[in-house]
Amino acid sequence: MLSEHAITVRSALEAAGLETPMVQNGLDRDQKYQRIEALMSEVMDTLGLDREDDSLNRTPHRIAKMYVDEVFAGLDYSQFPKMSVIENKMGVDEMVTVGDIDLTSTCEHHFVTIDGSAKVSYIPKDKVIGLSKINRIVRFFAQRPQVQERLTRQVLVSLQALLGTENVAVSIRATHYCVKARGIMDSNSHTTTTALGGNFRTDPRTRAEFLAMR
Ligand SMILES: Nc1nc2c(ncn2[C@@H]2O[C@H](COP(=O)(O)OP(=O)(O)OP(=O)(O)O)[C@@H](O)[C@H]2O)c(=O)[nH]1
Ligand SMILES: [Zn+2]
Repeated sequence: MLSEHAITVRSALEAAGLETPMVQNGLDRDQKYQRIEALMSEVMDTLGLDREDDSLNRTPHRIAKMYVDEVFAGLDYSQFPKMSVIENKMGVDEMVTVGDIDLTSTCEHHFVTIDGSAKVSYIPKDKVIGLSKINRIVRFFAQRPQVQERLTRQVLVSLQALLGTENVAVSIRATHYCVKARGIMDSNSHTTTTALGGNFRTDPRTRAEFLAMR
């Protein structure tokens, strides 16, 4: 059973063409565990690793657990965090910003880490959201195979749908380990992506205030 908020978010992403590309394979959690464990055993055998070794023998199981329950848990909307969205009785009409949100995700091209932080602002209309829920939404979408641009927009559109306003802005700055630890091996570069809605897009002062904020 999905929560009402999970359904709202999923519908908004589908309508915006921003849902992570997925197919329904009908596998339940235990079946995913078993299959990934078996396939990772094959990967290790293929690499010539000794799975009898006491340090290696539970690695296929650990990876299955890590994919299903941890780093890719956000593929499952039943894991969407419980939201507290309340009426804006206080009449807040100024920008609310949560900065320095820890973000660890996984690059969908190489399945290695994306390590960074996010900043999210919104200007309340009829609703305000519990602050920690913003962090939790970032975490939920980070727990998928991602490209940073999609992750940024998924957070934007989810909050717009939950808060009933276009006035949301998201910025993510991250280091991609597929750039740092392999390939070009650049350990200094980082990537910033921004997704702006409503006034953040149309009003240069609102945009500048958001971008300048830590
Ligand atoms: N736009 C975007 N690209 C990403 C992201 N994460 C990784 N990439 C890039 O995806 C690209 C995949 O390119 P390919 O040429 O197919 O893969 P590759 O041969 O492993 O590329 P190199 O990393 O250049 O060795 C690389 O340029 C990655 O840097 C992301 O979040 N957004
Ligand atoms: Zn990559």
